[in-house]
Amino acid sequence: MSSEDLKRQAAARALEAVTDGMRLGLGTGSTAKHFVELLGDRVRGGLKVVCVATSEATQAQAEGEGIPMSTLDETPELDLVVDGADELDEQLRLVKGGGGALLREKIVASASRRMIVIADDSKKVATLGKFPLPVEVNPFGLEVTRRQIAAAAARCGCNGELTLRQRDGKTFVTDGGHCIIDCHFGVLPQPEALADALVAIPGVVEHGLFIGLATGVVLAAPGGLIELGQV
Ligand SMILES: O=C(CO)[C@H](O)[C@H](O)COP(=O)(O)O
Repeated sequence: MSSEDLKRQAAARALEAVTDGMRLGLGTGSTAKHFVELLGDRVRGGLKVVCVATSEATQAQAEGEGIPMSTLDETPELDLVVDGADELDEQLRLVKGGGGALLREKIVASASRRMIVIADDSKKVATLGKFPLPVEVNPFGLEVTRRQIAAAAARCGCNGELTLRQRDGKTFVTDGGHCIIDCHFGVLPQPEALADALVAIPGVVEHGLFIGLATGVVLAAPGGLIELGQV
């Protein structure tokens, strides 16, 4: 079975948690894309939902599917967000932002009563940190912020290269107009302490550690689905 098949299976399981009248957050990335496609089928079949997207890309996809869309200003309380992740551990702590949408993803998740993460089982790790931690930063004073991130991370036992994300030979710019520094720490011994240290840095807009947000996880493995938490 291909990795896309696995992602689609996880998305289909998460769709079972969606009921008529729900206010939904729609995640970003290749796994969330499957969920939006499947949701589109259900909406065309009569399901009534209203959705908020976590990125311009997801907004465009959902509109193309004919899914009724709203904004967090119009719909500030959501029932459920379904999103992917770059890494997750047994405690449902996540690393997100590989697709660069971490800020909106976290704002939407924080507005939602539940968050179901969908992924193939390669995303489950014993210790977070193999995937470089994305940190969204203001473009002003980048070098100062980079040094402050390195110092704060070192105090939390994290050392490694910090790289400014590039795309097509240019600095990657998020939907919010910010940059992303990818932190190659290898392992995050104290994710909570690191999260607290990063948000205290003025130039840091948000970081990719999602702690205490995911309520359930659907992992698709070749042998079947694995569920963590409440799905
Ligand atoms: O955090 C994200 C985007 O900012 C994505 O959820 C994450 O990168 C997972 O993507 P994919 O499902 O393509 O592996």
